[in-house]
Amino acid sequence: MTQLHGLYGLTDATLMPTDNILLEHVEAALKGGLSLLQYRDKSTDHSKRLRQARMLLELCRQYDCPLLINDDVELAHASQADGVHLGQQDGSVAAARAYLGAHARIGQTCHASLELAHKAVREGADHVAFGAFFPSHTKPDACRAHLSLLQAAKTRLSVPVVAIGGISVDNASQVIEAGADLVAVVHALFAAPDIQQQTARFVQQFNLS
Ligand SMILES: Cc1ncc(COP(=O)(O)OP(=O)(O)O)c(N)n1
Ligand SMILES: Cc1ncsc1CCOP(=O)(O)O
Ligand SMILES: [Mg+2]
Repeated sequence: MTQLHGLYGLTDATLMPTDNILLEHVEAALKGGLSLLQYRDKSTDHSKRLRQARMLLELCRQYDCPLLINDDVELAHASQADGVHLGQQDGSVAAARAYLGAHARIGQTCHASLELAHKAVREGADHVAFGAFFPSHTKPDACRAHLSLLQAAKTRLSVPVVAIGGISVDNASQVIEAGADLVAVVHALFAAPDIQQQTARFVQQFNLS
């Protein structure tokens, strides 16, 4: 399995309200050099979610970019996506691993806790996510984490570390220098006027560090 590194985009149903806008926005990010995509749609419209997940998978395949599904192992399985992202309330990593198999990529939210990260890795997570490092437009009530956590996570964990929450082109270098392998972004990426160029700006932050 290729080690993950770089910009991790999360879709947003408000910023991408139709299939066409979703595909256009995601393709622009893929052209700019996106490394990983998460389909994040909190609606209960199952047929829309399955249709969009399948469309995104077809698009991501063309750019060799893995696709993860937020929250929903059944949707990940049905759409044949590359894996799933689970929060602490979204079912266990061990159950997702058993359901999706050894090749699935499984990430888990660990907020600001190294203990949760160790548990996630023990249960079979491939990568762990910490945050929010900055005030988030998309999730204003997200638990906050300190940059020093990334340094500790890098030295103690064997899996890629994701930083999320309020990350912009202007502050991304702070989380990258602190140890983030992946920078996960919604608003500063998909609300940008030129998404391809914005993606390239984020990717450049990795090359500068
Ligand atoms: C990469 C990444 N990190 C954290 C989250 C948040 O997951 P969760 O706490 O389950 O919250 P929701 O995204 O489901 O609202 C994430 N999705 N992706
Ligand atoms: C899903 C999630 N979990 C913690 S912050 C966040 C949202 C990140 O979005 P943004 O990049 O707009 O702050
Ligand atoms: Mg969740």
